[in-house]
Amino acid sequence: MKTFEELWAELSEKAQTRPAGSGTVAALDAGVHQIGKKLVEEAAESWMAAEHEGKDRAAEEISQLIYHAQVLMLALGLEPADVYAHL
Ligand SMILES: N=c1c2ncn([C@@H]3O[C@H](COP(=O)(O)OP(=O)(O)OP(=O)(O)O)[C@@H](O)[C@H]3O)c2ncn1[C@@H]1O[C@H](COP(=O)(O)O)[C@@H](O)[C@H]1O
Repeated sequence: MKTFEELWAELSEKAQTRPAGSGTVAALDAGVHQIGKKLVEEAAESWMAAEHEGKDRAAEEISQLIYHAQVLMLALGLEPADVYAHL
């Protein structure tokens, strides 16, 4: 288990050090268009899980949605504070 901030710290580190085998590095190399497609896919899966698959599955899909949102933030050079400013 990890928090939003802990995941952000981990992904930021991976983006800088670019370890072999990192899916995050591969996603960043694929670019904003591909990251955006995954974000939309996970949003749809979150919706479907919420309607048809129950709370645990919805929580799992929402975690993946958060992951891909963070990857998009990294791709754009956004910091969490840039997002929090709009909450
Ligand atoms: N939390 C996540 C996470 N959530 C979702 N995903 C990615 O999002 C995909 C979503 O999966 P789906 O179930 O939609 O599967 P899928 O359609 O079969 O996946 P693809 O074939 O499209 O990759 C997963 O395959 C992962 O690639 C994640 N990838 C990584 N993390 C965490 O990010 C950190 C860094 O990961 P790496 O960069 O891979 O080291 C680690 O702590 C990981 O646990």
